[in-house]
Amino acid sequence: MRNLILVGPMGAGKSTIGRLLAKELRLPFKDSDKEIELRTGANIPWIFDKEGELGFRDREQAMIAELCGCDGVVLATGGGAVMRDENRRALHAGGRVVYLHASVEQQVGRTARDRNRPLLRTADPAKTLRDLLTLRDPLYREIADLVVETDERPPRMVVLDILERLQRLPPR
Ligand SMILES: Nc1ncnc2c1ncn2[C@@H]1O[C@H](COP(=O)(O)OP(=O)(O)OP(=O)(O)O)[C@@H](O)[C@H]1O
Ligand SMILES: O=C(O)C1=C[C@@H](O)[C@@H](O)[C@H](O)C1
Ligand SMILES: [Mg+2]
Repeated sequence: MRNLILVGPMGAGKSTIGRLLAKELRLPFKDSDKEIELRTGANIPWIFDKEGELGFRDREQAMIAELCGCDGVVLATGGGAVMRDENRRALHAGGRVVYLHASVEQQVGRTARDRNRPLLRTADPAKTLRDLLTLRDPLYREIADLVVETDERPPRMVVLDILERLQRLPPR
């Protein structure tokens, strides 16, 4: 399989785990959110403010299509990338897909201090994360080759689990 692709909700650890996996596998690491920011010269909250979520999603779809065309990269996706059918098709075709699962409680704790997630600027971020996970959990699972638990496990342990389980996956 060409690439190693991480999907999952905000705070699951896609960026953190992706960077560690890439180092371990000696592969380049690409983070879709970061690549969008580099390409536009603006941060994600600014894009949401100026272009709305739809504008961001269009940029995200173009970036996912481009990055899934790479060969041999570790790719961290944005938490909402699975919402579009076109993205799910591209991600599934682009390589092995790992769903990093985190409970809502862990997501809340891990995202609490970071103001860079426009969808969490709500009166009740825990409810927002719960509603998003209800909607998206089946979509993450639909395209995942592996579902990996991240609750109560430090990033290094998650990385070792992924590497070990990847070796045992049957060819698609
Ligand atoms: N397994 C873990 N245990 C404890 N903390 C973690 C774990 N994985 C990530 N974190 C911490 O949680 C925070 C969010 O992680 P990260 O930014 O990697 O999530 P993400 O899935 O990329 O989120 P987003 O979809 O918003 O980009 C970071 O501060 C990171 O250090
Ligand atoms: O869950 C989401 O919809 C998002 C997650 C982040 O990775 C960013 O892509 C953006 O903040 C939207
Ligand atoms: Mg991230």
